[in-house]
Amino acid sequence: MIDSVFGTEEKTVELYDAHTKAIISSAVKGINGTVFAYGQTSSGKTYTMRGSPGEPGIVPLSVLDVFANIQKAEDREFLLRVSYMEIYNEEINDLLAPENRKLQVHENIERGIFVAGLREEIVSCPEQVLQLLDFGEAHRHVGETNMNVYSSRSHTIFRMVIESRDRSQDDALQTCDAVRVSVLNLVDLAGSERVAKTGAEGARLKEGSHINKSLMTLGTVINKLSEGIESQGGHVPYRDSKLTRILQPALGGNARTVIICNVTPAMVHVDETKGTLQFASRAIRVTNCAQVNEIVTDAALLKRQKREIEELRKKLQENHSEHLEEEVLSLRNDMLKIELERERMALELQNKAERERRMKEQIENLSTMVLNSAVDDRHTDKSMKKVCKFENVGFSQQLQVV
Ligand SMILES: Nc1ncnc2c1ncn2[C@@H]1O[C@H](COP(=O)(O)OP(=O)(O)OP(=O)(O)O)[C@@H](O)[C@H]1O
Repeated sequence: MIDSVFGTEEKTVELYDAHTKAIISSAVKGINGTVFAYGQTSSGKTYTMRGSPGEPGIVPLSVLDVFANIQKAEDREFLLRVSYMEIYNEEINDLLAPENRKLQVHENIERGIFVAGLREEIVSCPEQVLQLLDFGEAHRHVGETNMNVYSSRSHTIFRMVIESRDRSQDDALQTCDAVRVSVLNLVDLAGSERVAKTGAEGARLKEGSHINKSLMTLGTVINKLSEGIESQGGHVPYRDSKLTRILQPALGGNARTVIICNVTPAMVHVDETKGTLQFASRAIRVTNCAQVNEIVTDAALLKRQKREIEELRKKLQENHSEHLEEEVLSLRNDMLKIELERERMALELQNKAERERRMKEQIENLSTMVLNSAVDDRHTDKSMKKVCKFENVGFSQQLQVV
């Protein structure tokens, strides 16, 4: 059973009103949300998500609605930041900072699953977000195939992190100063494709095989979740692809998720349409447990930046600055950049320390082996010594027998 079916005559805004609007308003209230478009190549996923100049898609409609919802919530103060990444040939690239390539996925208690080093921009109006989207879009991998002149060759995840706190909370009571933090993912997947139809060769073929592989993992994850494997303590292979790893909280965790399945009505694609509908019918059986995320620790950026921002606001007010909000926003972004850079360097140091630890361990192992071998050598012929020492590195078990 599928929730709704939209035909070729219906506009994206109708789909948005029926199935995305509620996700956006709950994201502003602190509940994680994810919307993604799934389907074969050229079935209209990018059109649905991004839209055209005459017909806005899910992403711009969501951005406008996020700000409209924020304006309505007068009793709360908000901090909004966005990032935009693509997964291309199983590598994560930053679409807002194209020089940031091959980023790694990490996990910790404070941040959950996150992409280290991904640029985040604090934003204050829809126009700014739409500009960032256009900038990112220009750096996305697209290519021509027989099926689509502008075929997406990567999966993209546009992410908004929405933090908010009650304005009436007393500064003196900072200990119970809870901040709501939610993540909204708007995902445009690359389409599954058959080489015979796309005519892919060379680079296109390699891209196609990565696309199909990650979509297959997504299908497997959805299958396992729909069979309740995770709730029974079984293994769900989120780590088999970057896409499922990043979307793990949205697929099997604390999020409200909408999957838009695009199909083409053409008879020639009936097999692909059947595959997409099968995916949809399994996905609909997955139940998530979404709840408001309230944080009282310093994990919320809004809280970490609060004191500095208040001080700056006061100073600017004293100086009668004309561009108070602009200056505050610019400072917030500078502070965020410094934080992200600090996080990147900390991870680099951590990786370096881990590499050094492993090397040290290896050296220690080798020296004990050499020592063992030297001890054993006392019982062997002199001419065998060199061979024993050499073989000991890889086959310590065998050498003990010798
Ligand atoms: N509802 C629609 N109305 C008008 N044109 C559409 C509609 N849906 C899709 N198209 C057009 O069909 C073509 C293919 O659509 P789109 O690029 O969105 O497909 P896709 O599923 O994202 O493909 P791929 O997986 O290859 O990236 C585009 O030229 C797009 O403008």
